[in-house]
Amino acid sequence: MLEQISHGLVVSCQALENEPLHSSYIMSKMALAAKLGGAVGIRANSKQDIISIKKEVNLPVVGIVKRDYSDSEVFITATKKEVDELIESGCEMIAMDATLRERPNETTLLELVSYVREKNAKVQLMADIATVEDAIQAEQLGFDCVSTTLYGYTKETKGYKLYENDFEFLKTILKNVSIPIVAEGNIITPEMAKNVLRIGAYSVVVGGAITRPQQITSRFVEEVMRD
Ligand SMILES: CC(=O)N[C@H](C=O)[C@@H](O)[C@H](O)[C@H](O)COP(=O)(O)O
Repeated sequence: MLEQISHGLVVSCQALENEPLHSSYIMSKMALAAKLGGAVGIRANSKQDIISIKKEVNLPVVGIVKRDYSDSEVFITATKKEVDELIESGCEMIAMDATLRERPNETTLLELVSYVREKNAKVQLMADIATVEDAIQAEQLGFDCVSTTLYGYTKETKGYKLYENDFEFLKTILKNVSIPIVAEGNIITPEMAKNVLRIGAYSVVVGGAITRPQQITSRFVEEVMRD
């Protein structure tokens, strides 16, 4: 999958239960629209959505399963249960929370990485990270690539945006890690997407700015209502 997404746009097609477009059928059509627009890959949440998407488009898929656990803040592909679902889905790459935070059921990140490798050596692994330390650890653990997905979404980084200070965080990660770095999170314009590639990101993932109409609408409304 990595080769296929090199220097291209991956579109994240996700709508959780509390979102208006929550439906595997709608996500499959979002993926088709993304493909027609020129996307080179899809990021998707849940076995069901991935299976529907794979019936509709032949693009490679980065799969995740978002699930909340009471004993941990980790919610993106947190345990072996989610890995099993993703392997069954047929996705080409599995993304998982690769922060230094404790996982549910005392599962460790190393355990999960080994588990994926044992179960299916062909599936590639993306590390969703929030800090430079996370990225360095991910490289040491043998992940195939790192994505900046969780920057701004952990206690330590809450509210930070990837584009701040001319993508300073992305530049720092690039200096510290040699596996491919995918830029993801709060990339909301085509210019930003181009910029991260120029800076050195291997590819770029855009979600809400393409596939979450409620987010797109509120951005318009905010501007329209501004004095
Ligand atoms: C933090 C978290 O849960 N991120 C999720 C990870 O899959 C998705 O909700 C995001 O849409 C995705 O990362 C793409 O980012 P953006 O939608 O900002 O382009």
